Amino acid sequence: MGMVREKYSGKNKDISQMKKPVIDAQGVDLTFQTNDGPVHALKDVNLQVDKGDFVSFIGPSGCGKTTFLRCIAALETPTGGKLTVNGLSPDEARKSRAYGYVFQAAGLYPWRTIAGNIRLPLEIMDFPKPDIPERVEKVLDLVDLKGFGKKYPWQLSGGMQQRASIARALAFDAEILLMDEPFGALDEIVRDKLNEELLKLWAATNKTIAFVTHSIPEAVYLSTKIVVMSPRPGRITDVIESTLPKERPLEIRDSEEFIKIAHRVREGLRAGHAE
Ligand SMILES: Nc1ncnc2c1ncn2[C@@H]1O[C@H](COP(=O)(O)OP(=O)(O)OP(=O)(O)O)[C@@H](O)[C@H]1O
Repeated sequence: MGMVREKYSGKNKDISQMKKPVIDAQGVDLTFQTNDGPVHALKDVNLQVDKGDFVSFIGPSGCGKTTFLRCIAALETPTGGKLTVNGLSPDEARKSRAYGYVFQAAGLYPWRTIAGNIRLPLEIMDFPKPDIPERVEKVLDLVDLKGFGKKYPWQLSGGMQQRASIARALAFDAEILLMDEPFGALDEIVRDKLNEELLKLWAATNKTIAFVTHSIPEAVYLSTKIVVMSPRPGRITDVIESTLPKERPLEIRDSEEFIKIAHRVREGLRAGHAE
């Protein structure tokens, strides 16, 4: 089976798609006004992400990956176009707890235990107190940290801390997980393991995941959809629908199909660079 090339530029929309996209960007533009003049961080971004998709954003520094994720999370407001999350405005989606956010640094509070860190968003959101311990246990189990709830962040390795930060984002059972280079600071072996675990977690929870990365193998291994971006102005230059099966052992990275997709991502990045 060959890869499906999707039209992503202009105003094309797949009208055969009956279900509503979880993330729907139409002509999204964002220009920052800075002291050095305007910075066009996002230009005419058109993208539909369906429920259960694992979408990765890849591209060189400054191509707008983080900015786009921040728009979804209502941390930035586009200056043009239309963006909806679960059919709502990003701000409404935030209020309806549509997503959890995982950052590059685990960002755990050192004075709180792992369970205490995971509990924090639940406490802030005023979750019923009696339900909290069970939820904390459930997400600790999901990220394979059962029994570590009473430890402090500094007692855990970098990879374990990042898993704890994923657990925290999962605690309120949001349908969407936004992940901004969560494994960027980890060594390759740990990263491989966490990639494998993340796929299992994704399969078990049926979440929609939007994931920022600089790594081609990571993007190809994880994603159902790979969005290649280019800077100045920040824009989408290719959207690749992965043809890899949902079940992905690490060895799939040696398969012909994997290498073919990785090649297309690399070509997309190179083309964006040359412009
Ligand atoms: N708050 C801001 N004010 C002004 N300019 C900004 C702001 N946030 C981002 N930018 C600019 O917008 C562009 C896109 O930045 P962004 O952080 O989204 O890129 P990125 O692809 O995530 O990069 P990296 O891979 O380095 O994280 C860059 O030129 C950046 O300098």
